[in-house]
Amino acid sequence: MLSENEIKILDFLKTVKRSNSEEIANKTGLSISSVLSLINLLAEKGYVRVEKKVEEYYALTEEGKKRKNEGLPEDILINKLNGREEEINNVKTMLGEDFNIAISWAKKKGLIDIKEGKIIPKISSHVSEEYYALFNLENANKNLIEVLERRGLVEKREKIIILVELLKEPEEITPTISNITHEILVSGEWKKYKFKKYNVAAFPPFFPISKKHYFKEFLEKVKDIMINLGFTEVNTGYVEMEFYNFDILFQPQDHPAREIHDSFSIEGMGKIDNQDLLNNVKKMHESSWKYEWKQEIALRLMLRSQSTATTARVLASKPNPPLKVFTVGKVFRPDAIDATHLIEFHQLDGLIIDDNFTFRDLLGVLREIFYRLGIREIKFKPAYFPFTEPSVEVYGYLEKLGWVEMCGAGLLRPEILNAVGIKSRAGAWGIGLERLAMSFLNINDIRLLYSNNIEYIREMKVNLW
Ligand SMILES: N[C@@H](Cc1ccccc1)C(=O)O
Repeated sequence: MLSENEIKILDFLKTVKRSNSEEIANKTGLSISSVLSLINLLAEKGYVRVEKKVEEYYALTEEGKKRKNEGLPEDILINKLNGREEEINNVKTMLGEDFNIAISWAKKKGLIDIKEGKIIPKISSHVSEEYYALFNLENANKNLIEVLERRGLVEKREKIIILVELLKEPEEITPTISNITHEILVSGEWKKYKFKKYNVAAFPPFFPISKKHYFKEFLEKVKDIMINLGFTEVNTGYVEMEFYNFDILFQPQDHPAREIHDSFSIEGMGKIDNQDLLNNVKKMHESSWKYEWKQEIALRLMLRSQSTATTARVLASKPNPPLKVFTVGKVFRPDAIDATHLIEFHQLDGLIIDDNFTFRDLLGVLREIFYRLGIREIKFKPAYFPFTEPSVEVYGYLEKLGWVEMCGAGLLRPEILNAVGIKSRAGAWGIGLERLAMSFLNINDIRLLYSNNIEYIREMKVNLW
């Protein structure tokens, strides 16, 4: 059986009997590489004979290409002189590095005389034969080509030609096609063809479609939940002053409680203009913790270790209650990285400020947030955080892992609310998001959330809620 393209080639060969691969490609519109493979198939089937031949031809050198663009030096000389004689030195500056070639060829060709330091042109314009030859090497005569070769404007090259000779014509054949076009349908030509069978078991080509990273998508779903609950999103930077990460949150400067978790410090100091706020926080620390509070320590920079720092900034901004805000962002803590620990991870921190807000309200909000996150069973356990009183930890039930600690929460201490001048009550909480994501995405190594294995990332889907 012959394919449509094999028949195309045979049809062309019927008219010429002999041809070569290049010509066949030109005439049939097939690429040279498919012609080469098709003529070999045809040779195997006995339709053609294929012969390799090496052919010599001439091609322009770099110098040749330049002269083709700019003209030959002797012609330039004549055309520049334009019939006037000129001092040799002036001609030198006119022609630069081409001076010697121009003079020697112009003399050889009898285009100039040289007398008493002057160049005297015999004609006022000139175009050499060799120049025309540069445009048509294939048809140029042998002598010209020899001159061009001597002048280094062309060089001999070899190319391999595949000669093809038709041995026998195909009998009556029905070509096969794989698709129907409007034209062959309308003209009725389709009747002449056989149809290639579809291979319905073949896999289609793989098309990677761009999509969001699955963990990013998870974080966005979490934000959607908070927004649906009526919270407003707030964000602050990763580089933070200890003041917002610790001091305002009632964590003493000289107390191990400050090291409730480790943190990364950063060179340099921040700046706080609100002197009242600084004074109030100083008072809060000195009257409650009984030590000398130092502003230099509070202004030191660090990578925030909890997104409660964002909550602290909201508190310090003289907010207007009632207020419901949340933030989702990265925090940083030195740690040994393993399957359940990273040194940077995400937290969701929330804050509600309202006149009559109670601890029970807080528990209700948390229950609702976790319910929407897909955690239907939760437990509260008394806990300690420096900035809340009372404080709780929230445990959520996960099928595979059982009860898992997911959140810290509590009512903000009156010391803090006094320092920032808030008269209402306030509830706050912080939820670690990576572990939650792991349970949803069925991942047992936290590092996979940050994998750069593209195959793996493509496969992962967020299929929650
Ligand atoms: N920031 C605390 C969590 C927390 C936030 C807000 C209130 C109480 C606790 C942590 O990282 O563990």
